[in-house]
Order: sequence, then structure tokens, then C-alpha cells
Amino acid sequence: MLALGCDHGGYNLICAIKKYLDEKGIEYKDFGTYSTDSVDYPVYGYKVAKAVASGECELGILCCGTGIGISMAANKVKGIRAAVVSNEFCAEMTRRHNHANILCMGGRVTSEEDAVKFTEIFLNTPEEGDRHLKRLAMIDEIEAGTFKVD
Ligand SMILES: O=C[C@H](O)[C@H](O)[C@H](O)COP(=O)(O)O
Repeated sequence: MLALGCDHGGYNLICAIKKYLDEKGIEYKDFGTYSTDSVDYPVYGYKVAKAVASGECELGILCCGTGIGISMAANKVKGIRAAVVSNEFCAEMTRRHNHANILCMGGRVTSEEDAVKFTEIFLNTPEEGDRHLKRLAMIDEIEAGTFKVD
């Protein structure tokens, strides 16, 4: 199950992504917003991040005007690795190397066609282990306040 969220700036993009997911039969829970009326992106970033961090949803997709503000909000929730993506390479690498659990995109940056492409790559790319695990553990330590550097 995917968690979806957006603000008014990302509403059209998330609609295009929902159409793709519906066609593929991929299940999702839509946390809103549900129109282009102006709203505050932290609300939706938080709702989706909580759904992913709690395990209610496996992965999330968030859209705002740039993808940036909503990713900042989501990344404040423990266990969230939200990545702003604007090309295919990053859509792949953020799964392989960073184990991103939320894909963020901007409705004022990325076309609907590209957003669907990035979503497809994100959902179909596996996480890699080995050297990346040590680095992800460091991020967890930063989050926990236990990270030590010389
Ligand atoms: O990072 C923030 C997002 O891009 C928002 O979608 C954006 O700031 C909203 O701008 P406005 O309120 O001018 O539509």
C-alpha cells in the first residue's frame, strides 16, 4: 500500500500519478489535499510520513510546487527518508543507495509524463545493501542524536 499526499501546487501531478496507479492496479491511500485550493504543505507531508513511519504504508509519494517543502516536513518524522527527484537517475539511485521511502516531486518543476516515469522507476528499483547500510545507519544515529565524528 502506498501513501499519497500533496498540496495545491502538487495536486495535478498527484492526480496523474493516481491515474497511473489505478491503471496498474497498485493500491494507495490518499491523504489529500483534494483540490487546487491553497493549503499548507506540512500537513500533508506529515500525514504521509506518519503513515510510512508507522508501517501502515510501505512507501509514500508527495507532491508540492517544488517537492522541496513537503520533503522537508516529511523528513522531520523519525525513520523517513524523503527524496526530491527531478530526473530518472535520481529516481533510481535514491532507492538503490539511500533506501528512500518517500518520493517527492514538484508540480511546478516536473511534467505529468515525467512524474509517472519517476514513480515507475522508484517503485520498481530494489534497495542495495553492503556499503550503503553503514551510511544509512549513520543517518539514523544523527536522527537519534548519538552520531559522533572526530
Ligand atoms: O515547497 C513548497 C511548495 O513548493 C509549495 O507548493 C509552495 O510554496 C506553495 O506556494 P504558493 O502558496 O505561492 O502557491
